[in-house]
Amino acid sequence: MTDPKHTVEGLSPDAVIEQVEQHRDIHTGVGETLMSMQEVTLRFGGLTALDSVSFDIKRGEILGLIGPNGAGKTTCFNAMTGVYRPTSGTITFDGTVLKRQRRYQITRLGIARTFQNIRLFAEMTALENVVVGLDARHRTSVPGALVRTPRHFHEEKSAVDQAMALLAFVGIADRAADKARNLPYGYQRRLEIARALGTEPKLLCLDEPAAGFNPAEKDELMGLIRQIRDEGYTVLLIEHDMRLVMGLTDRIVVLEFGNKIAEGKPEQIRDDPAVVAAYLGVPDDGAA
Ligand SMILES: Nc1ncnc2c1ncn2[C@@H]1O[C@H](COP(=O)(O)OP(=O)(O)OP(=O)(O)O)[C@@H](O)[C@H]1O
Repeated sequence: MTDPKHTVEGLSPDAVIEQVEQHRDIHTGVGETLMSMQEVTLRFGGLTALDSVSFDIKRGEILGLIGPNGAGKTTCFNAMTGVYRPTSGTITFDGTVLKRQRRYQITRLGIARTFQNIRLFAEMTALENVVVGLDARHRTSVPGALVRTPRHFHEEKSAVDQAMALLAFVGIADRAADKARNLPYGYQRRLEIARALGTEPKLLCLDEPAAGFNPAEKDELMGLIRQIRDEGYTVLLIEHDMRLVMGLTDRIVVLEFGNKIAEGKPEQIRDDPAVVAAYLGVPDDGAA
């Protein structure tokens, strides 16, 4: 069972997990395809950022998306989350072909992401940042909220409880009342993850979540991401740190200059000559 870093008064570790899990169908269809990229090409003017890229993300896995700078990793995220529309090719998520959905619609479909450069509401507290993410699911009408109907009170209270549970789950409940901008950098990264989890994603996309972390912080983050996977989430991870990627992911897709050059389990990727060459610029020179 999970061991949240900080418990909250009145909220046992089991209750934290219950809150984190409560609205989701977890562990359903593990191993089935959740998202499928089929020959996705994305051009910016004359530059081909993704060139006929195909791969699947399976339910319940941590998939690593790696490649040298400029390989197309973030563009891939952006195509999946509705920031850019592919020039050609198809992206299917949980049975829905992504076409002209707006970003909020993609969030409702069940895709959440964090950003390379942290994006939080700096003047809001940590708790408020998570509650805002939960709000999208609530059913109170605007008039209901204005006259503060019983349903509105109930939803407000359960949103706060669930946001606290999420903060406890990622290990930062002790700073729930602090403004986001006053949190240490590592806490801000965890807060982004809590906020993304608050949207109850079927797919959680993490863009370099360990950037700027020291080795001990990276180890803790690896533990958290494993825990997230073990709670039944599917995770897509962009990360440059090879130790973290190799130690954490179930499978890896490697991009180089917008092309997929390899796909497989970490041990296969580590020894793949094309991957070694992509990272070192020379073949077979001991990538590790
Ligand atoms: N909005 C844009 N307009 C023009 N070119 C872009 C845009 N976004 C990305 N690119 C280009 O597309 C290519 C792929 O960029 P992308 O950011 O996806 O790479 P990346 O693998 O995420 O790199 P990094 O590891 O450095 O973050 C790069 O050559 C980049 O300059």
